[in-house]
Amino acid sequence: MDGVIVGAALVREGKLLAQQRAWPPHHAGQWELPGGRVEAGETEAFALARECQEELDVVVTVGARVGPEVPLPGGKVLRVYAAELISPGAEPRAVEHTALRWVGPDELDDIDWLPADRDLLPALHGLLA
Ligand SMILES: Nc1nc2c([nH]c(=O)n2[C@H]2C[C@H](O)[C@@H](COP(=O)(O)OP(=O)(O)OP(=O)(O)O)O2)c(=O)[nH]1
Repeated sequence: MDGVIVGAALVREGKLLAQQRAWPPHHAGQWELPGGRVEAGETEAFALARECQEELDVVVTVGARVGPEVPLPGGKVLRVYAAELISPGAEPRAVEHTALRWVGPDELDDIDWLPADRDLLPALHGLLA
């Protein structure tokens, strides 16, 4: 399917990694999951691992789907997968984004997420529980 955006629910020690967008201006400052567009010929898992490498400079393993498929503007959809760092000691860094943050369950609802990501909050709470 065209227009699939994959997102990583990357969890370490009970916390979820969120990244803060620098662009475009109307979404700058808001938070999202690492990820991006699935390119032609890629599996969703491959695309997610590639995006984590590009955006966070870390290698991840991709696990099961998390939560519902969320419709995005322009007919795209967001699909989220659980992910883990291959090396738990590796520290992700914000290559393209303004900031990174490890978010605990008590902070999850207070973050200024991109609108679509709010639909995933129940599932993300479940993942961290
Ligand atoms: N990565 C990511 N994108 C999200 C999330 N929630 C959400 O609405 N989006 C939207 C924002 C963008 O419209 C789109 C992903 O765009 P992107 O700029 O990250 O994708 P990309 O790296 O492949 O870049 P591009 O080649 O499409 O420009 O999905 C999320 O949690 N993670």
